[in-house]
Amino acid sequence: MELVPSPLKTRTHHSPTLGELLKRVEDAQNDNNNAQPHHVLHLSSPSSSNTLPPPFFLSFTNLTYSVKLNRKLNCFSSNQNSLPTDQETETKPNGIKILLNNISGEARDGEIMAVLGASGSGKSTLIDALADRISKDSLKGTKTLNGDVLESSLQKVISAYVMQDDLLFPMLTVEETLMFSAEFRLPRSLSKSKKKARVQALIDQLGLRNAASTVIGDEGHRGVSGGERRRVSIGTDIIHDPIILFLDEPTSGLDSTSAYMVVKVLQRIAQSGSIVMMSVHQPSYRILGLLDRLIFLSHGQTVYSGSPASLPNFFSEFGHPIPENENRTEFALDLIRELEETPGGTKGLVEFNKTWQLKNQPLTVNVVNNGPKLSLKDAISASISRGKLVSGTNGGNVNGNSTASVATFANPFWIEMAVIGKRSLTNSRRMPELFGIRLGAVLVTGGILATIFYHLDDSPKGVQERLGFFAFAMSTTFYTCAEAIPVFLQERYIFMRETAYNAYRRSSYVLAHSIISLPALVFLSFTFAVTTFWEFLRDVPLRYSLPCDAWLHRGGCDNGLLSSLQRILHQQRQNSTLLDMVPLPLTSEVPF
Ligand SMILES: Nc1ncnc2c1ncn2[C@@H]1O[C@H](COP(=O)(O)OP(=O)(O)OP(=O)(O)O)[C@@H](O)[C@H]1O
Repeated sequence: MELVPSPLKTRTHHSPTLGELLKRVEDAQNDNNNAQPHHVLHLSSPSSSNTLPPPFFLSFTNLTYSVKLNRKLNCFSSNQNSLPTDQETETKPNGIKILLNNISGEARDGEIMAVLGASGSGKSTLIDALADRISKDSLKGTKTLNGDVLESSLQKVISAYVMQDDLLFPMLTVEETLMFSAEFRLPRSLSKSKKKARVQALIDQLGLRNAASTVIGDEGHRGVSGGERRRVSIGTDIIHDPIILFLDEPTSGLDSTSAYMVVKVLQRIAQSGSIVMMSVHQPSYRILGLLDRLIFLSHGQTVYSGSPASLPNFFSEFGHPIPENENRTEFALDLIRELEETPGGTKGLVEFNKTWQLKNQPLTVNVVNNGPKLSLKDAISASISRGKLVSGTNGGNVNGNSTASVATFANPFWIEMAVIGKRSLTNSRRMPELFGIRLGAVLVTGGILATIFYHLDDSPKGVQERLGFFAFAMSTTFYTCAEAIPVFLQERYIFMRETAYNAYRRSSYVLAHSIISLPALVFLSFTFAVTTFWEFLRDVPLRYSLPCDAWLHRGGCDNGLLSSLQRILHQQRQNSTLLDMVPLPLTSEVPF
């Protein structure tokens, strides 16, 4: 059975949809399932494969992103009559601030592209724009993969985004963390043993074998080192082996050795057939040796785009040769910063880069021509057949178009909730002190509430007080979880654009917060709600005695109940404050 579809063969027939290709590959994998171990086992050793990875070529042209500044917010911070300073020249008089200005570039699989620049130059914004984390309405320009426009839905499936901060559960081990990620992101159809195999392969790929059984840790618990933690974080996002990987400053906060190891891991991921794009502050000399393409930004504009090897040539042609034995990137960043402080800013360098790019254009054209020979669909299907994109093969409408036919999420909602719920419980179980503190806080709150609402009677006032308690308890529950609500809302917003996992990973913190306090308060609230409702029901005949009387006279209840209700009605009318609150029918309407 032919596992990898021949591109030549595919081209001579009608052009299949991506769904058909994925289905074909899935069928081939199913047929071969018994004959050979699942492809995920081979991911850690791409070199062992005889076939070369299918080439991917990501190109972005004239990416421009601007935001409208809120003048009301700025009225205290700046003098509106003052002219913009050199650092603010990207802000137009109409309040539009250009964060990315006509950025173009290209990246291909097997390579790492790094975005460099001073703080505030737009590195994270560019990574976000490429990772489809920016509103399409405000982002101009095109992004193509192997010549096809990269649709959001397809990008969600074939890419991953690693955030700058590590959101990991402190009391889970490295292996458990990756296993939960596998259960969340890999399809249900993949057996547990294959998920475990994928996790083991990933642990080797990330160089985490020695730390596999160590807990992640936090301020109160010793755990893995900072570099290992960052690698675990990357691992949770690449469990499905994406084709494109975006990382926002993966080396920030790490010492040079740990940073080097992280980038080394990224190089290994790239060599397994992925495009890796990351932002980085000041890479060391050794890290520079691992990078293949660089983009230097200054105030949202490209000041250099090319390989690290071309840097000396570029700057010597610009008239600022890089001294020998000097770190090239450090020199370039220092020079850019110096230029930014001059009256003309980096305009000269931006213009020089444009002419330099045109001069070197033939080189780029050659790269494109000698590069990908496969169409996007062929390249993706061949990539999947080699073990990439583990979750991308799950389901899909084979008759649909290329983007609609790819399953967006690996698992249904309830499985995702079950996985993150189990993970939160495992983590909480291992932190009894935290559990105790939260439970204690709930009990103390309950105790205080109990003293306020102790001994409620059955009068209408009592009913009202119960309702008051209900409102109070619900708002207490709300404020207990309010701390995590901004993150939750933000993630719900991003959820539309980024992979589901990141969203859930954050929102699972809400769950973790709520999981202890919610049940207790909800139980309390529910109990009081039921009793209050019961009291309310008991008062209904008194409040609405007219329809009740009619109902009683129609024979809606037996005589025993009728007479007892009538007695209650009568007594209430004699001495109850209800008379003040609810207009009741005249006494003559009561049949005694
Ligand atoms: N919504 C926004 N409105 C106005 N300005 C913004 C907005 N978002 C980002 N910026 C500005 O855009 C610029 C680029 O931000 P970005 O986060 O991309 O910088 P960066 O190069 O990644 O910086 P750092 O290395 O410090 O993370 C900054 O000056 C920032 O203040």
